[in-house]
Amino acid sequence: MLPFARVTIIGLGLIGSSIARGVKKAMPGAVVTAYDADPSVRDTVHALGIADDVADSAGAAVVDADLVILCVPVGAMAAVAVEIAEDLPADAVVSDVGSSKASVFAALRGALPGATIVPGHPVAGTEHSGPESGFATLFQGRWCILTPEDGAESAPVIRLRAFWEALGAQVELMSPKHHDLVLAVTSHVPHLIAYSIVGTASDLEEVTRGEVIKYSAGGFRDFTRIAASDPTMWRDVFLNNREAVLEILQRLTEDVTMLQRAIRWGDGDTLFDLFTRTRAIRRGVIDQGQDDARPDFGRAHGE
Ligand SMILES: NC(=O)C1=CN([C@@H]2O[C@H](COP(=O)(O)OP(=O)(O)OC[C@H]3O[C@@H](n4cnc5c(N)ncnc54)[C@H](O)[C@@H]3O)[C@@H](O)[C@H]2O)C=CC1
Ligand SMILES: O=C(O)C(=O)Cc1ccc(O)cc1
Repeated sequence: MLPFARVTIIGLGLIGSSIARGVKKAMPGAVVTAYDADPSVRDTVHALGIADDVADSAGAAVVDADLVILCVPVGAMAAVAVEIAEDLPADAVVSDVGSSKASVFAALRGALPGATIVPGHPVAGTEHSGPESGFATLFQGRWCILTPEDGAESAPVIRLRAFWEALGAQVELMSPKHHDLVLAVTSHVPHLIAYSIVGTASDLEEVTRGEVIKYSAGGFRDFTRIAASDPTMWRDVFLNNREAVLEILQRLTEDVTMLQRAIRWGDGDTLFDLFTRTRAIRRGVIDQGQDDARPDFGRAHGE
């Protein structure tokens, strides 16, 4: 049996269009309705044929839904929730895919006081955006974190778990605050470091932009991929996970200052000890099958 028979997706960019494609593939009996504020995205979704219906307004998109998933930048979640409030069926489950959870839940709860809300975050993505960049297998072997209000495995949580498992994800429950701290360390601050170092390199007057591109090997090349991620999405993530990001940045700044001092004073032991410790962490990541962030990626690749 399908966990949800009528799925409405609002925001058909990388994540929303990947969910639409995944539902068509894994749950072909489910009806997918789409809405995006950008008319050109609506036209593209129609042309791609990844939804059964493309609505002209957020309200019209949700009238028949039993699951509504908001796939817009986290700063736009509140406005969308206000737009659907009047037309949302009483028995529908509302979820989202936002990269931060505490402020998004507060915004959804404020606009939809009586609704069943189960926030979610598929920890899967790329640096690309828009409806053409999505693909059905994006969530396969990836984590999807759900942050239900009381932390309990209630009936709507069980249904949403089944939905994400059908898309190939492995589901875990977490409190919104814990989610935001974990993701600040593992995703948000790393993105900020990438934006920052690529900006620093392009600002250097004695290094031309041509040289930055020409000699981009290894680490810097990886940073340029991450720093190509969507500016609106990431602006919203930092403004909405402010507390946890600032906490991690404070610790990072102290640690970088410690490394700065070690380099200045020729303290090789400090550098060597840290690099030895971090190398062991990377090996632990691979041993646990967590390479590529897929729960079963390592095992599938015989590591
Ligand atoms: N890109 C990634 O790798 C991941 C993103 N996320 C989260 O997923 C959400 C969507 O991200 P992407 O799909 O990457 O973004 P995207 O930029 O590819 O797509 C967002 C879509 O939302 C639409 N939109 C914006 N405001 C709207 C509004 N008020 N009403 C209706 N539509 C609106 C835009 O027109 C656009 O088509 C974000 O909250 C992001 O934090 C979660 C996991 C991974
Ligand atoms: O492309 C990458 O390296 C990512 O880190 C993708 C990503 C971006 C945002 C998320 O909330 C989850 C995953």
